[in-house]
Amino acid sequence: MSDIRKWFMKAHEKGNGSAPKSTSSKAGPVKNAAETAPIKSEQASEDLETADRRKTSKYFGKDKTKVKDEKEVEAIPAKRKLKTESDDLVKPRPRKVTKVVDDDDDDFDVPISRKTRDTTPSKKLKSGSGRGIASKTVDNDDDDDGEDKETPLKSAGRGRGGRAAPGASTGGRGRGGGRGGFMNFGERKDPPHKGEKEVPEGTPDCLAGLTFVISGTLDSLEREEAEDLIKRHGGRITGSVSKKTTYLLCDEDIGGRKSEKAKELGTKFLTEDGLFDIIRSSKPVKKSLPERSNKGTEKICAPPKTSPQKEETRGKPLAKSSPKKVPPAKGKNKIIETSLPWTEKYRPKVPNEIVGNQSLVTQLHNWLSHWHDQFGGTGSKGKGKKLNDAGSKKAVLLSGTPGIGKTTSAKLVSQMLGFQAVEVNASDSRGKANSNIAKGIGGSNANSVKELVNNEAMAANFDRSKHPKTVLIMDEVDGMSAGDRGGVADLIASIKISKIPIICICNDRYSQKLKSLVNYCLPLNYRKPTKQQMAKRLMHIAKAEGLEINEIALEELAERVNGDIRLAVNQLQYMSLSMSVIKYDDIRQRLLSSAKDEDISPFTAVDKLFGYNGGKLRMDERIDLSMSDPDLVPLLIQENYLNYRPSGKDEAKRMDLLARAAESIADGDIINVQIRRYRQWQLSQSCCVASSILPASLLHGSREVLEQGERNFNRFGGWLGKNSTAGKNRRLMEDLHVHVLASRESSAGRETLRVDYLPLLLSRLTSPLQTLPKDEAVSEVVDFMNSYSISQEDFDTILELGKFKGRENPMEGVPPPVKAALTKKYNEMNKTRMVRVADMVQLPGVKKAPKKRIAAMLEPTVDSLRDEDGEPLADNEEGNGSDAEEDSEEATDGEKLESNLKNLNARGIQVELDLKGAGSSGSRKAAGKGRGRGKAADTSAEKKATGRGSGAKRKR
Ligand SMILES: Nc1ncnc2c1ncn2[C@@H]1O[C@H](COP(=O)(O)OP(=O)(O)OP(=O)(O)O)[C@@H](O)[C@H]1O
Repeated sequence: MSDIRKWFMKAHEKGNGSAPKSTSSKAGPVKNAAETAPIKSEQASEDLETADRRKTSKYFGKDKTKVKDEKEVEAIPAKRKLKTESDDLVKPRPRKVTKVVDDDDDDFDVPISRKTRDTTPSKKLKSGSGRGIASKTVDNDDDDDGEDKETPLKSAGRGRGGRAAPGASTGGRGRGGGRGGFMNFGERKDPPHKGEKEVPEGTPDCLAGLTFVISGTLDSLEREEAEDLIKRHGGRITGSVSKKTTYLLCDEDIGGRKSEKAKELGTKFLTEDGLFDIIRSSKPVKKSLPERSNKGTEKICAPPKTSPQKEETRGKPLAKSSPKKVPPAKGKNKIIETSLPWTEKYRPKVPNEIVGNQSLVTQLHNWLSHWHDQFGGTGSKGKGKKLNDAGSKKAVLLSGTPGIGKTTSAKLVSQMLGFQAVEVNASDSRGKANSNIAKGIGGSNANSVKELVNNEAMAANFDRSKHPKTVLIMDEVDGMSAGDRGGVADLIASIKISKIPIICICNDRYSQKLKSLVNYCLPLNYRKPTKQQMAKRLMHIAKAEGLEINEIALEELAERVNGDIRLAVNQLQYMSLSMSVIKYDDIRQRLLSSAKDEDISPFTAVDKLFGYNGGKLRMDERIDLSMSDPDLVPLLIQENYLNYRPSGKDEAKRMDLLARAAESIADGDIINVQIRRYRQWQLSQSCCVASSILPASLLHGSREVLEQGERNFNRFGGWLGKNSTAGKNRRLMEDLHVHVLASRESSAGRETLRVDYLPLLLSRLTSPLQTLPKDEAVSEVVDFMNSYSISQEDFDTILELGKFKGRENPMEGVPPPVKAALTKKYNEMNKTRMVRVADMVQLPGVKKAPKKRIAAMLEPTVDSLRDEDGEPLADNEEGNGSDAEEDSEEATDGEKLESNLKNLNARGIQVELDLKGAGSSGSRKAAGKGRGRGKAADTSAEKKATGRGSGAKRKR
């Protein structure tokens, strides 16, 4: 094992990994050893921390033995800096000989380098999620890193592809370390002499034409720093060694795949010092290149370079402009063009100028050129049928990410083929057409579209020599939403009848909204162009504008805009306003700061807050993170804080911190209630401090699993699910309560019912089924259900609410035939059951019976309501079979109830009181009368309430 590797092993033992030290034979380490000797005594606690962390990480598990051996090794506690800035590279970084600071202390610390701050995005720190503005995605070495086991977290985020950008002082877990991300993430060592060497500055293009592959850990530069340095000097970085590779940059031969391949191909090895020498040997450019601050103005005042033809192109429909190539405007003739956005100015004029997706452009061209042959003037062939033959689709669907030339190619192809393009986009209302459209009523845009596609004048048999053919371009069809109701369906209908070709454009062809549309279209899926392709186009624009910029810088731009050519061109134009020479660093700077406002997911926010470097975040960054989703972040924090083990804290201290965190979360809850209930939104920040920031700052560190088999990722807030279950259970309980009250067997409150009655009800409902013979059991249970007005749903509710972890399901051993018999018997008695009084009562003007009130109404006010004589009650729930006497008695009360109910709106809750006062218990019959059938009976209601009466199946 090389000295450097040994050094790394030891450095890692130091704990948080932020303090590399060396005992290597190199000059630096010797000095370090002397300097750091006093720190030795602090090794123990740091080791403890390391051990803790190792325990929780499967990736560190193997090195346990080495840990012990190397404990005595001292380390330079160079506090891990946030990622490098370009400026930092030029200055030698003073080595810090400070001990790793206790996490409590570094909470809320202002980072040492304020420069970093400027470029550290607070949101969506390029964590390699693959979205938004891309972070550095240079393919890092993976193979070699397999051996680098020591360095703790290096970059953040769970995203695949791309490491965290420099400046991202993040501590998330997950995959973020380039191609081999997941496994290697966070495992690369810190450079042994990090920041100890002066980083040279050479001529901007001194490495032009050289291709580098970086392997392993360099001596003083982080991987990102080295990449930046090379790119800044015009060199190219690739991820794997090939014949084109000029140098394999490495300071140690750890025998990975890259070095093997390099040896095989005879690629030269270059050390970091060697690289520095090459850069130094180029003559540094002393003179500072002129800034373009005034030039921008100059440029605007500059003489025009637009050709008259160009101007025409801008003002008139594309179909009329000549498809022939217009040479890029140069020099003096451009008054008008200078005021044009470059995206318009350099909009491709011929298909060859479209970057990437050439085959799709050809396909589009073919489709459009054959459209009239295929569908003639009638638009009848195919008629939108789902034909397999691509050519027989009447419409085409161009899909792809924004700014990659979909609209451009649609317009260009139409223009080339002499079509007049009519463009309708999201800013136009594209809802369903007026049904009167058949009569040619125009007006709304949708109608115009219908008219357009339907117009006989567009037909092919029309003399087209005198009239241009038309193509309809429907842009952003996936953006058809609330305002465009029925838009997609109408678009499909239009396609079916269309006599002109339709080009639909969308970003996401898999959008749910477009599910049916894709069946009627020829799908052409645009891909992002490669960075080299983009750089070439951008170079063309830069040259035409007299900008000085090298290809590597443009590739960086292309990479960071994530394939969006429009964004790249806009960025270029923006930068050109202030500078005439654009360097690699300018692009980095520009795009890092513009990436600040990207969205961040609550998971990423919580990862960052809880991460190792969570303590180093500035307060505003923490607020940004926790306010990124003020509802979900606190929930995630609450759900996961128990899983975190703060660095270097023993169990007692950890418990103490957990208690403080729990208290803080509870405080956050109280504040949250104030906010929601009394709309005290000014408390939002206090809430986010109490519920997110404080707990996270107390406990940030490594995450560990609490239960076996649990995944070591932050869980989603369980509160949401539990709250919803609690709500559902409350509703079910309320139903049960109402029914039990209706039975008059109990007048217990809901709480009592839940706590005291529920276990008994459960036992009465299930144990006979387990113990008694089938018929006996079934009739006993059904009788019991009837006496308490328990419905089948209530039965389920009782079972559900009686469930507890570890308790057996009481229906477990009940044979299916018994269950079937129970259902059958219950249903048989359904017709004669009086149960659902509460559900039956439909109060006028109220959609659903207010059960609470009805429950109150049903509470027995008179004890003598029971039907003592056991006289059989009317079988028929409609009361058809009731005797006349009863009916006549009921009539009075029924009329009263009816009038009461009629006046409900006016009197509201009064009704309930009246009903109660009248002694009406709201039987089914009474309710029926109440609804205007002219029959209601207190007596019958009362009788039925004994549980032997009729009832109706519950209506839900
Ligand atoms: N492939 C490309 N080649 C050359 N220039 C391009 C390309 N794609 C985009 N551009 C530039 O970006 C501008 C906008 O492109 P365009 O409107 O075609 O993008 P789009 O893919 O349709 O985006 P959106 O989905 O947002 O409509 C063009 O005017 C052009 O200057």
